Amino acid sequence: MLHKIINLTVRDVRFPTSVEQHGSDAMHTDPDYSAAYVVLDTDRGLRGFGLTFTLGKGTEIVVCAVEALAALVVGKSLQEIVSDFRGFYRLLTSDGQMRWLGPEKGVTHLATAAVLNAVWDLWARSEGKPLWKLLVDMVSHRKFRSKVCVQDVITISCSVCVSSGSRDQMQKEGYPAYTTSCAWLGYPDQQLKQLCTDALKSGWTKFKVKVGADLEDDIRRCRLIRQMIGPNNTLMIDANQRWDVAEAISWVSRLSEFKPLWIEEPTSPDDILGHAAISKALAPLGIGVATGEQCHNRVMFKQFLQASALQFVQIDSCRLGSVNENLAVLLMAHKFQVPVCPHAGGVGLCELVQHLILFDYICVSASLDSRMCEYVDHLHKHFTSPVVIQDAHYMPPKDPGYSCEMLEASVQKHQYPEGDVWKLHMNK
Ligand SMILES: C[C@H](O)[C@@H](O)[C@@H](O)[C@H](O)C(=O)O
Ligand SMILES: [Mg+2]
Repeated sequence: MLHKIINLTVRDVRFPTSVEQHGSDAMHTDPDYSAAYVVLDTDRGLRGFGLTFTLGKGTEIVVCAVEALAALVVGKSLQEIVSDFRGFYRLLTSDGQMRWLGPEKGVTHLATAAVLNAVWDLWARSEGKPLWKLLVDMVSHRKFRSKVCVQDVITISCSVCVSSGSRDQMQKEGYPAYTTSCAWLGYPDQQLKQLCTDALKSGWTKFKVKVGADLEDDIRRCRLIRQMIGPNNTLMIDANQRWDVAEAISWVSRLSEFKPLWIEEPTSPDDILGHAAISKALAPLGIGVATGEQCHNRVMFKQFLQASALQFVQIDSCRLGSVNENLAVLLMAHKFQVPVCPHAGGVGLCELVQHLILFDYICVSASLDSRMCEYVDHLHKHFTSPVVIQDAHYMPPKDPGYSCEMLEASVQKHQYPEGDVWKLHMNK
């Protein structure tokens, strides 16, 4: 445990996913999946790897923010950090000069996530366990309260951490997943059909379709997918914040014939009461509201839950302040009995969030009812411990850590702007 952190490096790693429209939606029409990629070196040679997900040019700003936080981490030992993790979380989020940029939102919060993800990775590696198991063991050994929880959560954690889902079941069957990879907005119908055919063959039963730019296109695409997947498989739709409240209600009502389970991010992610109004209007149609990938922090989630403004909580491993803040949201969702269906549409997000949802099942919710974790099939080959999907389920990771170490060769190739991939791209 006495691993002293002696260095932090952060690199701007970008993948040109926009070229083939992977990841495209109604608001992000040219997304290059990217990461501010953090490595922590310790005096005893152990390293921690972390990242936060961003898109293209935005990465350079996040990288600057991580550099600004580095001095708060370098020089500390892992022991010092985890024995007062709450204090360390506050140190990062409450710096007297930097908190003005947030607090706990936007670029500084994404940077906090990147740094803390690397600390959690380091901790799990130092214990020789995958992160989900580190968390599960902590709860079973009751170390949880003193070490991890954010103050506001301590009280509820004591009362809700009584559930227990079967670890064995997860090891055998895995955690149910849905796929977004068949129907990004920029894919032509032919591609959509082909991908959907392939996905059905591989055992996928839950599909998310991007909507929101053009109603006639949405009707055609949803009809196509619904016809292909049949009435019994699950369809979700995602508008990535494209509409105002009234427009969201009328647009989704027009798509209701395709029986989507949820409409995701129908409007501004900050409009809690707007989401509540949409939830209320769509409930009679049997359509829920899902959101979270751009929900700033646990305080916003608290209000979404209090206002009955969402029916599916989409935690994000890189938007919130790492495991610390995500645990708070898992516990609150459990208290309000709202299912958690994590967001994972980005580079590295599947690798990270699988750990959190396994913990949620084993220690918090103990339920798979209306629950599933997003999966996108891009870029996993760049990770040293990529996700394992079997029969549309996430199989629990076995390697020690938080699964977000990238292959050094991939990092070098994709580093912006000097990596070979970008040199080639710019010369085109
Ligand atoms: C730009 C990204 O691909 C988003 O479209 C993606 O995160 C999406 O909202 C999702 O739910 O996966
Ligand atoms: Mg989404």
